[in-house]
Amino acid sequence: MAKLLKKPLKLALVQLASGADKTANLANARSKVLEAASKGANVVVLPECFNSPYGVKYFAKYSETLLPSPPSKEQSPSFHALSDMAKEAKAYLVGGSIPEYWAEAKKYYNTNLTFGPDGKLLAMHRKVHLFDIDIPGKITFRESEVLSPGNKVTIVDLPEYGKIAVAICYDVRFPELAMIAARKGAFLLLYPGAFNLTTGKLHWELQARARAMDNQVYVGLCSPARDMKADYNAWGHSMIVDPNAEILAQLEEKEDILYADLDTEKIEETRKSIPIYSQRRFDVYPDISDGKVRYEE
Ligand SMILES: NC(=O)CCC(=O)C(=O)O
Repeated sequence: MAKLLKKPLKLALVQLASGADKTANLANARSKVLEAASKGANVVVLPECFNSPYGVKYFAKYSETLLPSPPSKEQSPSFHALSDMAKEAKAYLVGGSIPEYWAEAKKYYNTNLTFGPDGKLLAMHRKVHLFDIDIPGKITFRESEVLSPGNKVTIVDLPEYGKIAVAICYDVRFPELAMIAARKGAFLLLYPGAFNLTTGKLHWELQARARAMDNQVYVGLCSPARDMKADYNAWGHSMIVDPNAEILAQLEEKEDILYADLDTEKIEETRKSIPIYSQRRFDVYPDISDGKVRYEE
């Protein structure tokens, strides 16, 4: 049977320290992406809102226009910076996320752009599940005060490796998205994300390992570095989990790059040992990947 991951792949997650200066953030991202590529990374990932502070009051201020695509450099300096980085690095680049303004609909989104090694845009994912939570005395956050949700599952074909799925942070809490992507053949689920000190401690590792365990695929969560002077303190601890739900590599809180080598045998080995993939009972419950799923915005 054909392997889901066709050839060995080095994955790099850049746990970037970002501040208020977008130009500086883009320059820092470029140097880290090139560093990862120089160490042999084939796929490099940046965190959620990698070019701005993360917070409801920053979304509009830092937003860029992405549609119609490709935008001009004035409309989206980040689009062009990411495309150039991917090309220079000769690597796939999952460009974290940036706040997007869609002028036609007058709406804001939290949006990922993924580029190929030739600098061409491969996919755009607008965060589907907005981070609206209220834990009294701990954290209240309402992305929906400014943002609108995306409407699709994003699966990206990397021709020489296979398929990956990209979603953003809070999206990881919705197993349906991960399960659909895995059942459509993704070998790796990537989530640029920025959990916080409350929910990070509770659920960051659990979510990563749960999505890997349920689906027997690789999972990568890429956080910004923690900045205790910022309004929002990211959890950090970017991690890569294997199809057996074991943590392959994990960072602390500070800026750094995380690497892992993904093995072409591991998914099939795991699925052979614990064969939940062939033991599903779609005569008892429906296959959620088989119904109405949107792949196009
Ligand atoms: N940026 C986010 O979506 C944060 C999600 C989060 O912290 C969570 O607990 O979920």
